[in-house]
Amino acid sequence: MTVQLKDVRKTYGKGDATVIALDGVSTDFAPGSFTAVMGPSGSGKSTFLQCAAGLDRPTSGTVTVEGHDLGSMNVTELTKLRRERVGFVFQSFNLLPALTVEQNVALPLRFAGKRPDRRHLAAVIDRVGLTDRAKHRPAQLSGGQQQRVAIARALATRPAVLFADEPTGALDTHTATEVLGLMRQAVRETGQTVVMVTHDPVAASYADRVLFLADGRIADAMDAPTAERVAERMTRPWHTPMGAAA
Ligand SMILES: Nc1ncnc2c1ncn2[C@@H]1O[C@H](COP(=O)(O)OP(=O)(O)OP(=O)(O)O)[C@@H](O)[C@H]1O
Repeated sequence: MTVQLKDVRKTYGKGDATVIALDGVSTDFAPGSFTAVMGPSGSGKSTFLQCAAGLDRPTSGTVTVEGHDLGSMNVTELTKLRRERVGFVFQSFNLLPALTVEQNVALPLRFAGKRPDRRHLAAVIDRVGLTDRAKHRPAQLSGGQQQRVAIARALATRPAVLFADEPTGALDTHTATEVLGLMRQAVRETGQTVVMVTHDPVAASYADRVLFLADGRIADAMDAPTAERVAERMTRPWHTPMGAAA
């Protein structure tokens, strides 16, 4: 398994003010799988992603990435694993404005202490269709183009898993389709694992499986989702039979 979560709990605050963001989540993500994570606002989606990606530590439970238990790693080991095996894409792109497309894409390789190989960089930029924009800066690009740069940057180190938090949240429908197609392609062509938080049933339909979170638990799961079935599931209550978790 690329990523495994076992009984992951995450609480914030203390005493009466305690908020249970994740309430015992267990699931795994197979190599080359594309999973969408959905659920109402406050259900724990971002916390789930942060814990699964090693950006945040669970209060209890274990997270493993490619068999490595994140909880037993020190900060240096965790940083190395995140840099080399994990990619991130955020709703707000998070590109560095002073750097060109090419320099932004090369950044994770530089952080990982690797000399960016020109041909590899060119191939990654080509893959997201931005060869003619390689010398441009983010402000000279459309939102969709900026998100494509962010995807190229996330894939530059050839990570085992790509985590995306609302990657199409700031994009129009057409541009969102392009970005989702690129993530699908990463799964199909290079066997990368994608885990994507989204509110959009159409975006979720690009995944092989949807996990539905409610009150910090996996309340339901759906294989081979269609936008219609996902939208329909979102309108029903989350009181599902025991054992419905993925
Ligand atoms: N740093 C924090 N301190 C205290 N409570 C927090 C913190 N981060 C999240 N929470 C709480 O944990 C719960 C889950 O939050 P989370 O952001 O994971 O939900 P979400 O499903 O991603 O929501 P949204 O769809 O609105 O982004 C919420 O009740 C939230 O208020």
